[in-house]
Amino acid sequence: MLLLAVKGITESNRKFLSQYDVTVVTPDTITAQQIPEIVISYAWDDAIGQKILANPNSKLKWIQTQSAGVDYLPLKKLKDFGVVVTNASGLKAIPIAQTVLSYILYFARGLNIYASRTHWEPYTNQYLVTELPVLVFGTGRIGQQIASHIRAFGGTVYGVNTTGHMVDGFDEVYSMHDYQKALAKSRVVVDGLPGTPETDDFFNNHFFDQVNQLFLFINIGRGTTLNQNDLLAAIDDSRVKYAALDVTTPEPLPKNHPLFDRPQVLLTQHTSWGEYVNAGRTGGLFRLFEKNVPSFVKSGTIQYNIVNLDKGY
Ligand SMILES: NC(=O)c1ccc[n+]([C@@H]2O[C@H](COP(=O)([O-])OP(=O)(O)OC[C@H]3O[C@@H](n4cnc5c(N)ncnc54)[C@H](O)[C@@H]3O)[C@@H](O)[C@H]2O)c1
Ligand SMILES: O=C(O)[C@H](O)COP(=O)(O)O
Repeated sequence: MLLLAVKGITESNRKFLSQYDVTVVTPDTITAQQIPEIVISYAWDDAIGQKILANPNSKLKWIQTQSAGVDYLPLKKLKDFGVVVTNASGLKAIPIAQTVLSYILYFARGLNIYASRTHWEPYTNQYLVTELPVLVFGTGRIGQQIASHIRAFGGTVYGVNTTGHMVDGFDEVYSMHDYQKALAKSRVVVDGLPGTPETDDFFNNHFFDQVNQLFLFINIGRGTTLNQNDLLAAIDDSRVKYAALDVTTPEPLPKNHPLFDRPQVLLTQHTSWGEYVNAGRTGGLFRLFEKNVPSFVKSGTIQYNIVNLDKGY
């Protein structure tokens, strides 16, 4: 069986795959004859992917994405083709949660003020994490890690998901229809939502009109979920004090974008996932992928990290 390795595969990964009679081709070595023979795509290359999906004899059965978000894939087409997609959800949840905690501490402890100070002027308008209840939209792998990091500092953390079902590690969980109850008692909002038609533009003027001096708005989910102009307006009239955005629209942001001009905004340029040992976006991905290989090769079944192609996450 043929696997297209869009992202790096090591010699030991190849050895592992060869035990299961899986042969690896890469985008630079793949031939036209091999395109319909690809059964597994390890990460996604849009140009080759479109050729695979345009071929009526395609054997493609499984895509392992390099990312947790799958918003860039042709989900409907993949569903029609009967392709299973597994994502990288969970892979970078700990580094992202540490970044979120860093954003909170950076602003809460007043480090943002000192970062640009060039004279001696002590700043004491500081907060403890326990004084800033956090509301996390998205109670999945990332949301849960964020909750555990906030709890480790003794803080309070509320969650929001589609139905309001309780998730371990949160103090309370609300649905998208009654999140206002939690918003009223929160000082920090974390957007950890996937990019789907339902979440598109969710954090807009209607949302920011419901907050009064929100201490910090964080987006580590997807840029599409936030109306950036509405956030800028909310910062300018003090409905929101600070913002930390890892994801934006577009990426990269153009040089003169107004988000770069606001001292209240910290932009981390889609790097919240970084870590040293498993460096790079796909660092550690194979370990997640390989868990599904034996059952897939044996019986075509996949157990872990399956994406719901209708829901988009
Ligand atoms: N900044 C980054 O580098 C980075 C890295 C990884 C993931 N992400 C983004 O974060 C998202 C979440 O990742 P995860 O691993 O926690 O995913 P996950 O699938 O484990 O969790 C998704 C959560 O979102 C909730 N959700 C989905 N649609 C919703 C809706 N319409 N209303 C309310 N809640 C909804 C689900 O209930 C679930 O709790 C990814 O889809 C991706 O877009 C960003
Ligand atoms: O969803 C993710 O895992 C990260 O946002 C990285 O996604 P990308 O590799 O598609 O940018």
